[in-house]
Amino acid sequence: MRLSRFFLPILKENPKEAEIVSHRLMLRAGMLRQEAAGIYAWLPLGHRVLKKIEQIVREEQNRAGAIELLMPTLQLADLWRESGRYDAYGPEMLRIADRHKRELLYGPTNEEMITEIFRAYVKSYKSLPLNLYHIQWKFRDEQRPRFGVMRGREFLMKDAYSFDVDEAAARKSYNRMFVAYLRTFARMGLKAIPMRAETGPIGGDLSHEFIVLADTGESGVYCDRDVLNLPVPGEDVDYDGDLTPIIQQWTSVYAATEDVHDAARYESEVPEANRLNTRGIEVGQIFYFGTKYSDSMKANVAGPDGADAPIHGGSYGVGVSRLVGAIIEACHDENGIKWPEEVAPFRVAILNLKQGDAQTDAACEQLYRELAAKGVDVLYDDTDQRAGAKFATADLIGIPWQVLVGPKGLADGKVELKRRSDGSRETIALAEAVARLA
Ligand SMILES: Nc1ncnc2c1ncn2[C@@H]1O[C@H](COS(=O)(=O)NC(=O)[C@@H](N)CS)[C@@H](O)[C@H]1O
Repeated sequence: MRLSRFFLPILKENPKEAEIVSHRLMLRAGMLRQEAAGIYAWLPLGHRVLKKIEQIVREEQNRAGAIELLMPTLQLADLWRESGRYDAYGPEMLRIADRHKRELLYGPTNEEMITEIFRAYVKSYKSLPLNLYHIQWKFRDEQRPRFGVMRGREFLMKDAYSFDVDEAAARKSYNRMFVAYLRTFARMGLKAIPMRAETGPIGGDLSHEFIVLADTGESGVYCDRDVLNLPVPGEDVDYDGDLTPIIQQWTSVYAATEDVHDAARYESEVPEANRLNTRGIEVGQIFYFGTKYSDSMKANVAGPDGADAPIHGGSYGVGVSRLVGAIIEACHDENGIKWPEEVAPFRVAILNLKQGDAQTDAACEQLYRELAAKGVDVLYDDTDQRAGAKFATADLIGIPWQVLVGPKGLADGKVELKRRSDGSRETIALAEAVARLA
């Protein structure tokens, strides 16, 4: 992409309404624009990151055997009356009447709808286990939307739903999602710690939140530092095998959110030097809720003995749009964002330090063409800004690799390669640059 033809409305000043760094940087880097409280337009740069995060989530759900579909954002109120959650859900639910005065709602989650779809088609335990997921916008009329995408009212969520014949099988589905979440967040360059959590309006008695440590997080957390160094399962993990050793390993080290924190256990189990009491951002939460929805909505299957019985369910959410903010909270410095390569909007930024100089322009064009031809996501700053402004823009928007092309270097056939994550610089031959970055 040529920056002169892109749409990147960088802000010079820090917007006053932004209270945390990720919100500030998303606005300044031209990634996001608020259209109403808690409701955002994803501008091109932010949209590219959102889609990369979404794709990692999708790949790891698929690897774990979940099957993607897409449910609507609008749902019938009567569906929620069946489960008894229509009234219970409270003011967070956005209720809508259509032209025929029919009562609808903008879905905050989809347990009822996925259960309705399931019960319409699945009648036998032989069709189980089944895990269906989608990546869809949700609406929760939060009392106080704040911190930008961290706590929005309209937000993007991956929500998966598992169906099993009994609790033992349902726990295996739960474990598959637990492992998929460990892999998902690690691939984004995050350390997300699974912590026992309250189940809240979703229900059930088993839940883990996946928390990214960050001072601005809304959740208070207590954990043993050792949990930060546990190994993340590889892409060859056997999802059909016994995952309990992995679950054991990750749940035997103390880690709990403040609402389920057990101070006595913490003090007795965690050596003083290992105690970490900080704040974190909840980027995902998984629940086992048994027959909570299948009972009320009569989602039964014929078991091995032929008798009909309600399925055992679980639901598994990832805050896809929240992750954009969470990654910035974890990966930034005083100059701006430092995107992990896997989610960066572009992998390489070519900075032409003397726009209009024939030799420099030619070298940049050649580099741009060759990198693009190799499928590298490259942003070529071909604007007529001064070099200093180009450095500032590339640092602000957080592109992992910067190639600085100027007449002095070119005189020796060289360009400078700068790594955004640690600021390290290296002078390399122009001819070598493509090989290094492709
Ligand atoms: N207001 C919000 N803004 C941005 N992300 C949110 C918001 N509320 C929740 N999330 C994200 O969505 C994830 C899942 O939400 S949840 O309520 O925990 N779980 C569910 O809704 C279940 N139905 C999982 S399928 C959370 O872990 C969080 O990362």
